[in-house]
Amino acid sequence: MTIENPPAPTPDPLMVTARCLVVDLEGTTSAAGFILGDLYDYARPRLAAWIDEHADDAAIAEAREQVIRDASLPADATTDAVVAVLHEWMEQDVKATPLKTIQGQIWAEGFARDEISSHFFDDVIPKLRDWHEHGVALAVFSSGSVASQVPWFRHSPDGDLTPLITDYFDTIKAGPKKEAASYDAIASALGIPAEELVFFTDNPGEIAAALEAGWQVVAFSREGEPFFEADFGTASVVTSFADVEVVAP
Ligand SMILES: CSCCC(=O)C(=O)COP(=O)(O)O
Ligand SMILES: [Mg+2]
Repeated sequence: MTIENPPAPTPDPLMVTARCLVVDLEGTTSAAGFILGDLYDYARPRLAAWIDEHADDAAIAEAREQVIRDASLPADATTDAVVAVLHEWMEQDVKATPLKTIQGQIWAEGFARDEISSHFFDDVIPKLRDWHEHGVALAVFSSGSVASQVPWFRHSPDGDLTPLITDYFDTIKAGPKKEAASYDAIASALGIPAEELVFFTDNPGEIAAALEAGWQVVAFSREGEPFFEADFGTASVVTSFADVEVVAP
């Protein structure tokens, strides 16, 4: 007699009702190793020339000044000294806004030249397309600057995803990711009450801030990512976009 094992039951997905899904990138939609590897390797050798050649760009000038202030460098610090600080922050994956501004411009040019492209976990793009098709608005809140978020979505391995995205937020437009006020600012910009928004992220500090602002939150615990099996507090935890169903109210 042959005894066959019954197929393993498919776990029920986590159900979320929301008018808009806002996604974090690194560790949630995309691998930290790709960003800290391919993207950082692209930016690292280009920082000094970019800062010098774009000294008249207000965003770059302000970023340079902010590095000097944050790192307590002398006011007349050389570009090399500024770049040394940026390299240190990159080594430690410090999500400093001036670093993100400069990196973001370099990456935007790299995307435009087809010298870099983006990465998404296999479970992400099909679900984003499905939810968008079913009336859920999609937005982004990342430490990566908006200047880099847009080409990140435009140059995906599955083509241009920008038609799916309603709005993009970074730490300049919304504020720090670990402060509730930033989520209030995003809700107000989107014109959607907090309880009708859901944030997908892997970072416990961001989870706490979004919950404090009254948002729904789904925590991502992806194997191999920096916050795998971290303490996500009271948030529902999943390992993949395939474990969640987002429906518009
Ligand atoms: C737009 S690609 C670069 C993303 C980036 O620089 C980054 O630091 C992502 O951090 P996140 O806030 O999305 O975890
Ligand atoms: Mg993240």
